[in-house]
Amino acid sequence: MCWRAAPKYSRAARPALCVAPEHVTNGLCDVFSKLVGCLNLVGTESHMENVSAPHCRVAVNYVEDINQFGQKQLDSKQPREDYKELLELVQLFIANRNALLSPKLLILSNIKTCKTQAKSQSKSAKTAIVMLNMGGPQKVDQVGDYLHRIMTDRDMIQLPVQSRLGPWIAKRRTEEVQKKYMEIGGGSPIYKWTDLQGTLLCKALDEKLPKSAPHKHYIGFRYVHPFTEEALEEMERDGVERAVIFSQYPQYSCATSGSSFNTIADYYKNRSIPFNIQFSVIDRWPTHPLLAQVFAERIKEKLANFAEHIRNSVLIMFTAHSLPLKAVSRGDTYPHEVAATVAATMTALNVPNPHRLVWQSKVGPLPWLEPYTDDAIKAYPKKGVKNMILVPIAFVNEHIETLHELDIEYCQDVAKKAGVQQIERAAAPNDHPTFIAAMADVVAKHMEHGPRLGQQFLTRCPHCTSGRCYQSKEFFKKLCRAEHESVTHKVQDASSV
Ligand SMILES: C=CC1=C(C)c2cc3[nH]c(cc4nc(cc5[nH]c(cc1n2)c(C)c5CCC(=O)O)C(CCC(=O)O)=C4C)c(C)c3C=C
Ligand SMILES: [Fe+2]
Repeated sequence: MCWRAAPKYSRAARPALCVAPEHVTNGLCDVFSKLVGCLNLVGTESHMENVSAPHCRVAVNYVEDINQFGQKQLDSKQPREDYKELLELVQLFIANRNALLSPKLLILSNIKTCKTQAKSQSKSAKTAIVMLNMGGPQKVDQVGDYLHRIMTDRDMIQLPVQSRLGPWIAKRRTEEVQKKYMEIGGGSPIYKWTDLQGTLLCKALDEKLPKSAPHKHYIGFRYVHPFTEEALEEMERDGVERAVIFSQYPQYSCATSGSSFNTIADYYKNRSIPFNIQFSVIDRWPTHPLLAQVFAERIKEKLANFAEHIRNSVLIMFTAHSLPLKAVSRGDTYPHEVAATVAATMTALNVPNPHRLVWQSKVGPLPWLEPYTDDAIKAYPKKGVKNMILVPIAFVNEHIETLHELDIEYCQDVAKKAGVQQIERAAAPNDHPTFIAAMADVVAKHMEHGPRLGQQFLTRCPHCTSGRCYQSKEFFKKLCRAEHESVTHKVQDASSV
């Protein structure tokens, strides 16, 4: 199809179009490529003129055909990305004729994306805030692909014969993980929270920094849609002047943040770097005072649930996703950055309570960072400590490990069996106003004072042997035009990954 030749729509994985009615395939491809060509007119004065242009009127005439084709795709249970895109485009160009599209198809075609796209076009974003995170499956049928992507990511995990073993483990794990997502409502809430945080963040930035407004957030997930590559594509299409790449992991790990940054480096391997955009990077922010403040406020909300006479002795148990000991020995900074967030939170909290940092969510048989959260919950009642609060400290929104592992497995099952008297779980930062203020302050200070790229980011782990990591850091120096001395420690042998 000729619309696959248009720049945005040239994803390699797109399957061939096979069941479209003749006139749809022949006529609409032309309309489609014209619509793509006119995308940046949406929201401008010429948009209305454009809407009455012949090719847009043709699109209106084809609405019924699009409906029929989309319906067939729906019935065959293989909704097609290119048709969703086409529907979005037609909606954008003939917004007042939305009613012509069937309601079912409108939902499929992701009206929300369409609306934000139209809105963003009309406010012509000047500054992009690219929010990097791992993401989570929004529906249970995405779990298999999600696990496959995690288990084949060599930044996340290094397995022998990974290209075979990774998919095998992912497949074996899928049913069990799907069950867990079903128990928390059918999917991960990471997208919902990230999108809300992004909207509120940009609103705050528009007020704080009118010179760089309008700010627009772009969500770049590592393992599910919207992918990091899609965020970059969209941002470039919007013609932004500045892009702040903002890791949503406050603490840096080569497995999480590092993997997202390497994905950006990979994306630009076969593309020219858009040097008309001024790029900069926020790779970590573990001790920001407002981040510590929001964790402290989340803890106070739960401390209030304990009887006054025991409140000061409740154990505050900070819990973070564990890391393989191999990664710790390589020099990954995540464990000490998590500990730094814990210390800053305890200072902000200013209470006499005892606290500990424990680790959860180990995957596979190899040794990971301990003590494990469930073991600690079991051990403390035997030592006379029977009241505790679990505080997820290494992720900024609710996810499967708070909603399932902590709330269902640990607070209900493990704690009950272990003889815990009262256990509470502090909420994640989510949309807490202090958290939005924290994000806005992190970004605003970064935009005003830099650095565009930190020395900490450029410095590799003492025992890193990943050629991929070396190349990625060299790329970011170029992308951010950061003229630091090379501190990325060349690998002797780039093949020794
Ligand atoms: C924020 C810290 C995290 C680190 C460090 C981390 C490392 C890490 N994770 C895996 C494997 C899996 N992680 C999975 C889910 C998952 N991981 C994190 C965070 C970190 N992971 C979060 C927030 C989530 C949940 C996302 C959600 O959907 O809500 C999964 C999938 C779930 C499962 O199978 O249990 C896997 C697999 C490895 C190997 C690793 C190594 C450094
Ligand atoms: Fe994980």
